[in-house]
Amino acid sequence: MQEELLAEQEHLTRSRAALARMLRTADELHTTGAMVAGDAYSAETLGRAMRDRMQALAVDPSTPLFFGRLDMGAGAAGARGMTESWHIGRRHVVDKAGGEPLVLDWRAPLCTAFYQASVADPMGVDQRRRFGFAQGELTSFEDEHISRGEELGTKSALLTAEIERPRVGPMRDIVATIQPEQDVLVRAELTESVCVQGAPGTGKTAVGLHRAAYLLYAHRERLKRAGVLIIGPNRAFLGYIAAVLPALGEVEVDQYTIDDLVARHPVRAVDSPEAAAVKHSAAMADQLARMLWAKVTRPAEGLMISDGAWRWRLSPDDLRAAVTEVRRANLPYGTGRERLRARIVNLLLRQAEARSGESPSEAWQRQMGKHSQVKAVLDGCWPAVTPESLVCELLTDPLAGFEAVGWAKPPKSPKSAKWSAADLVLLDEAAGLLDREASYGHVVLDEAQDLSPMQCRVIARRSEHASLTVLGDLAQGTAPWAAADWADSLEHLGKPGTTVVPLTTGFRVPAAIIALANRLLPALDVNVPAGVSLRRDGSLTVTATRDVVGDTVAAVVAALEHEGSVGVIAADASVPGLVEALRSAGLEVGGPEEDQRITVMPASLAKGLEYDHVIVPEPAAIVAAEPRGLHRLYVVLTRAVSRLDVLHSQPLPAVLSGA
Ligand SMILES: Nc1ncnc2c1ncn2[C@@H]1O[C@H](COP(=O)(O)OP(=O)(O)OP(=O)(O)O)[C@@H](O)[C@H]1O
Repeated sequence: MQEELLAEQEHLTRSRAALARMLRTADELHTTGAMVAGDAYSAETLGRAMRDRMQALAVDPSTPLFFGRLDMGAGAAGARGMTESWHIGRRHVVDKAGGEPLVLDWRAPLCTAFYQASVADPMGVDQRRRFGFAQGELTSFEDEHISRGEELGTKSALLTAEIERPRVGPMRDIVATIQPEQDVLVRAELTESVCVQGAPGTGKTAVGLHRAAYLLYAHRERLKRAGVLIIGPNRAFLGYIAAVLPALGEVEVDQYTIDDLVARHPVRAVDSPEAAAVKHSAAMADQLARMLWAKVTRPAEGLMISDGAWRWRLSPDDLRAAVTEVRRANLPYGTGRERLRARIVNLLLRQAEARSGESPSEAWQRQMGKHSQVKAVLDGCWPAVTPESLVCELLTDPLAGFEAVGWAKPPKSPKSAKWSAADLVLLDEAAGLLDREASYGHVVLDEAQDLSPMQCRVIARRSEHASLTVLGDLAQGTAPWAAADWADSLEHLGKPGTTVVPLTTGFRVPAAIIALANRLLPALDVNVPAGVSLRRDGSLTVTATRDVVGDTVAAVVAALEHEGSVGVIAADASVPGLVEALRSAGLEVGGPEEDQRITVMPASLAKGLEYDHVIVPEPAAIVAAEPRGLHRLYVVLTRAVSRLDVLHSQPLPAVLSGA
């Protein structure tokens, strides 16, 4: 054993030295790029490529360079009496160019077996080895002789240690311990869209991020061009997950919220809940489309136009035929208008050719295209529209019946309109009717249960030629328009019929805590299986008190005795009071986007996050704060990794207390 451990440590040392060499080479090429390249353009391209390569190679020295080893004895190699052994890690590491790899990138096809081989299906694996590390040093290993019928599964001590490791700071990657059912999702084909319904802490976010990294590896060229987009619920969440992809060597992925995608104007108005509900409903898409396309009319008159030398005429029939033809091409409205302009110029051109036998110059064609008479025809039968003008028109149209939800005082012009968050989604819809959005190559959509039909369409427009990874939990739906089942959402996302795959094993929340949260499920009105937990550790306290704030401070002080992060998650309105009380007690406290050991988090922003120790003061206030308050409480209670303290002066919600 000791000898084997020494040999593995030596392999680690060699691999580290080789990676350092690879980095040095990339660095030299980066700095000499300007000298060796023939021109400024290639110098820059080469420099950029090398800089990307360096970023992709850079590893956190405290993370192990490899975490597993596969000995492949069965199958073809076994038949030849050979055993091949591969170390598996976060980066491909080679001794010298073209040499044998010292470490295989976990995404390489061969590594699938590391994650998925089992006694039932050994996939050619003789032995799987996992490594244990302490402070970046290799200290232990754990073997499964798959070919001899040994399989640890979730009983692996190293897996247990990894999932029970106290959390601090931002989210970490899980490459070393991806589970078989997760790996199947991670490595699904690029053409395949998937929807994952998973209880809290089952690794949905982790799966989505690793899938993005996997696809970028397997389809580098295609996805580099089209891009990969990750959508998260809010900035605090995006900050929390931001480091995962760079740790896996992927630095070029767009990570946004839906609000970021539609932010063509600042939000300067707030809708009533009723107005927001109407504006987020799918019917708005039809209304906008109908209103827009009703503007295209059949011209009643012909066109007479002079180019200074000659006069040209198009009959009403000519124009009507042109409009009909362009309309049939099913183009976006704005593109259609330009196509009609080109069509009219082309008809004029043909007349000119017939008269003189020569084709008029390009300048002539441009002049005709801009001619006031041509513009007048276009404005008459295919008028210019902006997203702002269209949405304004709809919201102020007396026939559309938006008086109750539109502006109390209509804006003087689309330019002076004050837009609400829901209006921005409508503007994006309108913009999509006018021009086509560029499509990403793959989109990962996290917390998808909260998207309205109109928000789903924002994503659909950006994933026309992409596959989707849709992640969510219907039980955690807190938006007024939260999905009740996945079929509708998938339809609005433009991927109807996508398979919904469940994930049920929880890696975050200990069993005792998930049992408390599960009591809420019957009241949440969704059809999802109860969460189960891999974790038997952890602790839960529920305490009635008269002094919730004082006891919260005491609970935070007690929590600091343990390792890991502390999150106080409370009704949004109680946050300032709690921050003040904690600061008066001399504690350093951070807010949602800060990286402090103690965070006071408004319940409305806690989604997707986790803390080692969670303290929830006054659950009743969280429930009372919004119509879907019980769903919010379900989210809040499931943020705990190791310990949860619930403190209350008001009665707990009946379903929780079992009353
Ligand atoms: N295979 C795994 N090995 C180790 N840790 C894992 C594994 N899968 C998930 N985890 C850990 O479990 C925790 C929860 O994962 P994640 O946030 O991806 O879950 P989620 O399903 O998105 O949860 P939620 O619905 O609550 O947002 C994270 O700390 C993650 O690192």
